[in-house]
Amino acid sequence: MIAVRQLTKQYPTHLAVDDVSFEVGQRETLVLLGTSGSGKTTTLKMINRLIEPTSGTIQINGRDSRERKLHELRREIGYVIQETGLFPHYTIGENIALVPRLLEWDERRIQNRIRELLAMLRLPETYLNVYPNQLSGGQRQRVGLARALAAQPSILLMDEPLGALDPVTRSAIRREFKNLEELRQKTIVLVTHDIREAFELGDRVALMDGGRIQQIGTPKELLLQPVNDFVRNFFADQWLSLQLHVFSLQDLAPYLPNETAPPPEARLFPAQTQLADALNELSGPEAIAFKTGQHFVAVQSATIWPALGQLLQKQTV
Ligand SMILES: Nc1ncnc2c1ncn2[C@@H]1O[C@H](COP(=O)(O)OP(=O)(O)OP(=O)(O)O)[C@@H](O)[C@H]1O
Repeated sequence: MIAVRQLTKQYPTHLAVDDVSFEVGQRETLVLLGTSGSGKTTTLKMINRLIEPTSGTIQINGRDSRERKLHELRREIGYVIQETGLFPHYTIGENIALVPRLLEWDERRIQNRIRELLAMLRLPETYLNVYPNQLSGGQRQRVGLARALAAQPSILLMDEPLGALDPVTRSAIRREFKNLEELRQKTIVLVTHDIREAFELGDRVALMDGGRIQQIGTPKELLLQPVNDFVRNFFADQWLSLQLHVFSLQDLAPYLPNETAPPPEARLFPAQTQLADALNELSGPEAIAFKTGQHFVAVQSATIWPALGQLLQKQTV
């Protein structure tokens, strides 16, 4: 758990972070979203004390971070950055083993953990002895995550973790990360300037501008109840597609016909599936079905839009 109170970073010439407060609970992902220079990275680096705050406090799992020894603090906090920060002259195995070795884990435990992480992140064991430059960007990113997770920190800080990847790989890895049970257990703060990434990965999003948080809330709150023009304008370009990330199939149910059984050719989803995820799973213009209470509800993927239109009218009036 992280609690940030009135955090400020004043450089001689620039106020980088200005009175920022937020909490991130266990099993929660908070995304710091904003344009370049809005103070996201500075905020993140103050959490693991790569940058010392000018004022304000940070509690990590209930204890003031200033009272902790640095090495102890960093053990509790995994850190993933855009270029992965892998050591080029270390093999993949050595890179992943870095923190467990510093912590003097016994070698068997280290090897077991490495194999567990490789399996989890779908990296073949043959990669153990190769060097980072022999892997693709997406594979390096997975290794970067494996290294950050190796010693089982309770907190994970991620700074543009997918920033160096092409859009297709980026969205595939994003989906993969979202489904990893080990990641779901953690307290995560993720920095990005990619709105879709923020909406897909964040339980809550803090939208920053000029070193301040303009609004913090669920993606749905930011999209449908913006507190000011900055927030409204920030999402304006992608407003239509972002709806697919803030509504679930369940939300559409009142606008769709009920059936006693799912239509034979429909794909069946859990009712809480995000619209974007359901549409992503389809290979063509199939029907989507889900169950609410005793009833099945079905919709042709192409006719989702009128129902969504009705739902929106209800939400924004
Ligand atoms: N060491 C420094 N000295 C002076 N100003 C700095 C320093 N580090 C950062 N800044 C300024 O503080 C502001 C916030 O920087 P920060 O890196 O936190 O932004 P960001 O939102 O993460 O941007 P980006 O997405 O481009 O990384 C920027 O205007 C930056 O120029």
